Amino acid sequence: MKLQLALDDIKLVDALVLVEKIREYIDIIEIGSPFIIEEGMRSVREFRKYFPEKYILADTKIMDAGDYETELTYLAGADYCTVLGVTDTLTVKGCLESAKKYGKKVFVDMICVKDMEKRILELEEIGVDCFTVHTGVDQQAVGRTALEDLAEMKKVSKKSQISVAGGIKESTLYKYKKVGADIIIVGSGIIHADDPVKAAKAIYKELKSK
Ligand SMILES: O=C([C@H](O)CO)[C@H](O)[C@H](O)COP(=O)(O)O
Repeated sequence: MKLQLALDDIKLVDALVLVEKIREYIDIIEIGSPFIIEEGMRSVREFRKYFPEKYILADTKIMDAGDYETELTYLAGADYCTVLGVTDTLTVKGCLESAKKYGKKVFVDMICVKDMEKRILELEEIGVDCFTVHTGVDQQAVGRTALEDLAEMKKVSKKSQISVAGGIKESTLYKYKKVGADIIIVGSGIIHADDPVKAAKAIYKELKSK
């Protein structure tokens, strides 16, 4: 299992300093949606410059102009970007074409998708092979978790890479590990932990243990 660190509500300089401290515990650096709104693709370029060995995901949550917006992230140095599963299939196809052109990947974020099974099958049919199961911050605030959706994703998809996000922290990690995913995404569970270095190290160790 890989660990993806989601950088959301953190300033660029603070984020660079933090990632340097926990460099050895992170597999994928996610430039989160709020971070992109604040700093733009400059943030992807900066992380690409200072962390050349890491995978970088730009959490763009694309909803339209799939081909063009996806290309912007790859040109900035991202290995992955994200498109929303609720959008038109044409948009997802545009993202896939761009990913193919650049030899990169796009994750389809399934936040707010009502019929998971139907949408997973439709998207796999057009060539999607990376999904994110995601319970958003606003949904977390009313007590939802990503566990049920993750179980459903695992049941339906037999060939895609699966990542999962939604308030995962050191104390709840075991539940997600039990259901299984290729990538565990942790944001506030590390960046807002009392000791982010300790939290990242503990989460990483747990993910890499059998
Ligand atoms: O995608 C995210 C969210 O929609 C804010 O942009 C977060 O990166 C994702 O949920 C992971 O963060 P945590 O929930 O804080 O672990």
